[in-house]
Amino acid sequence: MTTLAPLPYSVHWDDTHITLLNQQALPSITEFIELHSVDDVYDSILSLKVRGAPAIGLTAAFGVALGAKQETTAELGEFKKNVTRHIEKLASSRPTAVNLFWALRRMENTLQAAQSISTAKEALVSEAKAIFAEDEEMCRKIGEHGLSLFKRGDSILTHCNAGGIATARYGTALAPFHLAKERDIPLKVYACETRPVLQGARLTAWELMQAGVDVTLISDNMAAHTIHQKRINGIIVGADRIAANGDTANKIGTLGLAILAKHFGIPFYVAAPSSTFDLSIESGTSIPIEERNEAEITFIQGVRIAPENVKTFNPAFDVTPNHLITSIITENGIITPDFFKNIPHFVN
Ligand SMILES: CSC[C@H]1O[C@H](OP(=O)(O)O)[C@H](O)[C@@H]1O
Repeated sequence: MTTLAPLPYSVHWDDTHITLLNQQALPSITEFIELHSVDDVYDSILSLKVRGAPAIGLTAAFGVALGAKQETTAELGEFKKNVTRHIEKLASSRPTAVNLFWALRRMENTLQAAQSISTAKEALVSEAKAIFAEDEEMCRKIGEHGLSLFKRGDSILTHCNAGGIATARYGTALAPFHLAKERDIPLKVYACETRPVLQGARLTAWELMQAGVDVTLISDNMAAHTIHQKRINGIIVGADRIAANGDTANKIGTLGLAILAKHFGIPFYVAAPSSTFDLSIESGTSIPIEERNEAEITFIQGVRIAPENVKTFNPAFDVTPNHLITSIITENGIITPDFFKNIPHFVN
């Protein structure tokens, strides 16, 4: 098995608390914070101190385990009710990334299967650790499959941050680049800054430079010109929720890049683990799109950049229709159209 260059971890279970890389402080400050309660976990997800679909699910799972460990009741029924309340609280943090609900459902199932409080507490910690380990392995495999789509010297454009800090490790859309670096395969990455929260500028540029990957930062409005001038060979992005027909919700701005890919005749890849698929919905029209605080648009790092009381619209995601997607890279292989028919063969 190939071992990748050491990457920063986003979340770590420390038995009495959770240690989190504060992604809101990057790139200027590399800060690890301790979460000591379910409320701390909820706040860290809502405020994007931890973000990225898989990382949100992992952190919520550890949050449930932490909340369970802190329960003092001796009555199993009351214990289960209290922990279910923790699960419901964490489920209300952000609506779009299905990985959150996938992880919480596994924790609820583990909770309900427990026959005693002590075994429940142990089982919940074990389940959260298992979810973490599975995500790490899924992302490594996504890197392997994704890398098979690129050739030496390719220039690939990406959006937002679907990297190691958005997952247990390695990332999804960025996993192929970490693997390519490990194998001395020269690839160039063009990272869109990704307004308004700037995950591309603050996180992807930081993560890839840390790993020694050739990365060039552009502003979002430079994408079309860059694709043309720099002869971009393809686009790869992560995902927050993929419907049964392959329609994909991802960071706002992704749809525009998919349209550009079609216009310029280059492939548009989505990279995501099985935990990002929501087969309960037929198409992207059913994916809830999170709308976030207006301050994310009217301020940059505390500096006002728009008039007071200006009207704003701040959707955190958009949905790319399946016909604009060349293929979906999963840990089980590369899914090609017809997605509705093919997805069930790759997603357990
Ligand atoms: C592997 S991360 C997937 C996905 O999550 C990010 O959203 P956010 O930063 O708001 O949590 C972005 O859409 C990534 O592509």
